[in-house]
Amino acid sequence: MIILESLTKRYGAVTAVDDVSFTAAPGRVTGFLGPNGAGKSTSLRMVAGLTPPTSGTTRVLGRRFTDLPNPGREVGVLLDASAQHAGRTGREILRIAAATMGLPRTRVDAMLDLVSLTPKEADRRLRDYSLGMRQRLGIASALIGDPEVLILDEPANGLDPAGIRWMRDLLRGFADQGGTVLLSSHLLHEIEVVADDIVVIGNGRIVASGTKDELLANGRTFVRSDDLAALATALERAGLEAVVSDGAVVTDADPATAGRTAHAAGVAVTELRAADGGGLEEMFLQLTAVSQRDQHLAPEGTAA
Ligand SMILES: Nc1ncnc2c1ncn2[C@@H]1O[C@H](COP(=O)(O)OP(=O)(O)OP(=O)(O)O)[C@@H](O)[C@H]1O
Repeated sequence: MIILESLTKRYGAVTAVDDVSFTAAPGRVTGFLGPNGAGKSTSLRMVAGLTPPTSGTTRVLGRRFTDLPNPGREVGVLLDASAQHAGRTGREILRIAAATMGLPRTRVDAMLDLVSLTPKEADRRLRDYSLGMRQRLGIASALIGDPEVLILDEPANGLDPAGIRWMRDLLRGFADQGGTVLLSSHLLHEIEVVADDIVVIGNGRIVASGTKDELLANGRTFVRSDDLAALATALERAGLEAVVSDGAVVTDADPATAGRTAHAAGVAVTELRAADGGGLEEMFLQLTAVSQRDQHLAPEGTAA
């Protein structure tokens, strides 16, 4: 369990994280979603005890991170896959982590195997690793202490499609065994496919949170017909909303009601399905557009 309570971080005039509160529960993957510069990394760094908050508190497994007696055995953290000594080999990095946590050396080989780094790759220096290999090593470091909680900042960065699938399966398996996973991403799809719960952050503030199903369900239906005008009229006469766009009608009715209404009015339907992503995608696109516009147009140091 990870708890963030009214967490705030200011850097001079910039409020990077603004009164952020949420909980990441055991047995679930919590996706922390936001555009670049939204405050994800700063929040996760505060949770992991690397950045002191201006105000607010965080708890991991009931304690402040810095009060955990052997943090690596309880919490696996991957914040910056390159933040390791570049001259050390992957194997050395894992051996040092194992020794620090009082783990047997056999754990190193087990982790290399788990993240599919070959013995040859494990003996290369970190400076010669690709970003994807660094991420795999970072995951190995995070998991080596067999923790209950995982905190990962953009773990899919640099991974190829097979690597992304592997990562998803790994996180799913970890949560299914009762672990708590908190991962950040600036990509909606990445969060959508793996997360059970989603927290959306924009300009340092939480703008939405809930289960994935709650956030993605919008109760709207997408209907196509050769006669869109007749379809829209039939829906409106039944007291339903009907917005014509892109050669289809989107209505606030569920698919069964929309289909029955069209049928009763004698309108042939050529496609009928729940409307996609809806609210969350729309909101996220707006957030992304706003943050990109701010980056380009806002004078330095001004907050949106
Ligand atoms: N050490 C710092 N000093 C000053 N400002 C900072 C510092 N760290 C972060 N910020 C600012 O805080 C805001 C949030 O940054 P943060 O890195 O947490 O965002 P993010 O959501 O992780 O973005 P990204 O997806 O690009 O990694 C940004 O405006 C950033 O410029």
